[in-house]
Amino acid sequence: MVQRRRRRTEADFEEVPVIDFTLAERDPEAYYKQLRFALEDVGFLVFSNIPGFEDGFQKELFATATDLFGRPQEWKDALGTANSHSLRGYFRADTLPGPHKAYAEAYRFGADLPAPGEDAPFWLRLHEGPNQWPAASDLPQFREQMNTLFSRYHALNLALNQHICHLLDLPSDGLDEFFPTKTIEYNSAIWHYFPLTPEMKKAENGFVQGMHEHRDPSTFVTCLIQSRAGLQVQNHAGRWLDVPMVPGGVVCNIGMQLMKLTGGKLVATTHRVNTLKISQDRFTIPYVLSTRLEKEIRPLPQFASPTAAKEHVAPNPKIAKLMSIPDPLVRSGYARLSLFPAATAKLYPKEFEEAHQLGIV
Ligand SMILES: O=C(O)CCC(=O)C(=O)O
Ligand SMILES: [Fe+2]
Repeated sequence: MVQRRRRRTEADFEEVPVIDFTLAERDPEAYYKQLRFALEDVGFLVFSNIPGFEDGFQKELFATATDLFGRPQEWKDALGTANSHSLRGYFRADTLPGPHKAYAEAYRFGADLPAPGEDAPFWLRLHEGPNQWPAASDLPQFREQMNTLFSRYHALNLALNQHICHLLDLPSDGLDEFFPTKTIEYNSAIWHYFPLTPEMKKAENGFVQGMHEHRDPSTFVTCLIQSRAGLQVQNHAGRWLDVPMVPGGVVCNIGMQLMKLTGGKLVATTHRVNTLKISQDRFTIPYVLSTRLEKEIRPLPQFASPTAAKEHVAPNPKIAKLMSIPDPLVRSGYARLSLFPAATAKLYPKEFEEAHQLGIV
């Protein structure tokens, strides 16, 4: 018991590690040592030198994002998530009342699949549907650039899954059964966080909300490129640490489903975006390779022992309620509802109210 307590204290962290991705080939021993600490104790890291994610490529994407969000409000609203039951397209987060108000706007994407019919269950309608692409005459490069990014993110996720298998002593295809085989399903968005204004500076507690604090709920791994810093993670002592800005870097973090699968061996860490850190427009593009919605995630037998599981920090009652929903499909729907309350309150009023009654949103 004493030993466990000591180990947990030692495994706290004061900074988010930066790991050179090319070490995986050049010096696997050093790579996996760093990766183990990052994924088992921090839950977050920034990779540098991932082929295909060079600074120049990322800058082109952020230039396109600047064009996209610089368009007139009516143009953006015409591509709004309010048109899309799978919540693809544009939305604003700064006009929301209450705790979800955030100084940001965003544009959401997922696998381009036909919309299921109106009679389909809400979780499926939230999950599947076509993207809303701006007219090519308005933003000629946009679609191709985004699809290039998505295919690079996909390849990165396949590589990372293998690295995680190596860390966990699983066969290299040990995570494959959790992902769809016929389609590549993902969730992504371009986020635009507004810069700090004098009004926001009046904030108390050193925090102005770019994105509320959360752990990524229904995911294995989240990858993200950022144009500048602003993301913060909470260490085990509860202190907020800045995720460093690494040119050409990709931020990666563990989601709660992978934490569950590994009995807590890999940690999903609480994070948020703090606008107090954002002096100029900040753009990010997170990407999550979706797991099979219908697949219930349980700890793998080798991680099922309670002594292997690390206790987690910063328990959040809303997330605890969400995770206690037994049906994985319904849970995925509520997870999506709670992440995008502005749009889902309008598109799915009945389910939104149910989630509210359950204390999830
Ligand atoms: O944009 C960011 O920096 C954070 C995004 C994030 O946490 C998320 O999409 O889950
Ligand atoms: Fe997140």
